[in-house]
Amino acid sequence: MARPIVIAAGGTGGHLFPAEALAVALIARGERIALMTDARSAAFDSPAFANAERFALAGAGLSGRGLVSAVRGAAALVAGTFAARRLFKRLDASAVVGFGGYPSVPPLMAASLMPSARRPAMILHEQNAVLGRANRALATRADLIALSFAGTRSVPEGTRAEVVGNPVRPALAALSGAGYSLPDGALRLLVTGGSLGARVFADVVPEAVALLPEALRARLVVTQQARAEDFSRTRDAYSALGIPAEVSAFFPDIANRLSMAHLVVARAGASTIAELACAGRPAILVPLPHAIDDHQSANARALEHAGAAVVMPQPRFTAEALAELLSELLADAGRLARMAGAAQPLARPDAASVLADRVQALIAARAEAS
Ligand SMILES: CC(=O)N[C@H]1[C@@H](OP(=O)(O)OP(=O)(O)OC[C@H]2O[C@@H](n3ccc(=O)[nH]c3=O)[C@H](O)[C@@H]2O)O[C@H](CO)[C@@H](O)[C@@H]1O
Repeated sequence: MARPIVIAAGGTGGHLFPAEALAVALIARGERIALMTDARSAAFDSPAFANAERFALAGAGLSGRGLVSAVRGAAALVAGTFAARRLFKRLDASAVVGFGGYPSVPPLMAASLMPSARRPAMILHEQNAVLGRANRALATRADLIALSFAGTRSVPEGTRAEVVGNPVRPALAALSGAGYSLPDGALRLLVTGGSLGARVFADVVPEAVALLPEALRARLVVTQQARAEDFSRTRDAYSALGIPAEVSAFFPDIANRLSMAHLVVARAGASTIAELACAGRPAILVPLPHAIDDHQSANARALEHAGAAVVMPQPRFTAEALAELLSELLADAGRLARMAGAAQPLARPDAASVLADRVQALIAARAEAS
């Protein structure tokens, strides 16, 4: 049987969806895939991994603060690394690709501790514009650090890094180049808080919409992701305003929603940014405050610098300020179209395929050297 490529990913959609996109590309090339994840992500429902071997490593996550959780976390990391080591011996993997986050650490640590003749090629993928802590800890052990953004911060000196983009799922990559049609009738607003949703959008967006001039409000159609606990109040707020709105905790068909949107209000998670670029959609971005190393602000800046997005830091994200910006943008179809056009050059719809190329090239180079 062919040697598998291990994909090490877990945590939120921001880590799992790019992993899924790479798995789809590698499976299409006839590669065998094994997914190493944490218990929380073991149920991740994706057709891409349906035929992959899946392993949930107990204790691959670290969380909490204080000495007790630090000791527990370290013990879990050691246990997870030993479990991964046993798996690597059995699987005889040709490569391991880590997608950041703590669940990726045990498999990568285990791989790096293998004797060099049996050591799989090691690739790290960083989704954000700042190298995450897990990837930073593993960086010097990797054969390649694949980056999503040019100018990613905190990449250690002397490591081999290359910008490949952030792999997006095929339906989202397919949006690239489809164009943006100027709104004439309905103005479609998409509001999304990332894979887990964001309460602040339930607090602020309906209230801002209520403040819009009647002529704009009458044309508005809203699609808003709201956390389960915010669902009813969000839906009721739009219904009281007489605005057609679809509210859901998660839209599985997000590609379709993006393709229909004229303007997007979103957090600035890495996949959200990559997908906005692929779809070529103008956006108002509210980076998650207190994200580690403020990486969401760094992600958002890429679209902002290109002229494709307006960034509203959360302390300034009030109903009044949002209403003012929405009135300005929604009344100016030319500006929306220019923003949409500015997003497109940042798209990397081929990121999954470029990353798959690099993985296969490293495997081939290793085989040649041995
Ligand atoms: C709170 C948190 O830890 N956020 C981090 C997490 O974000 P998070 O998991 O929110 O990730 P992203 O914004 O990167 O991705 C969200 C993903 O969910 C999908 N989606 C979202 C809503 C929906 O209704 N349907 C749907 O399919 C989007 O299409 C996208 O693919 O990982 C990212 C990548 O490391 C980081 O940049 C974020 O800072």
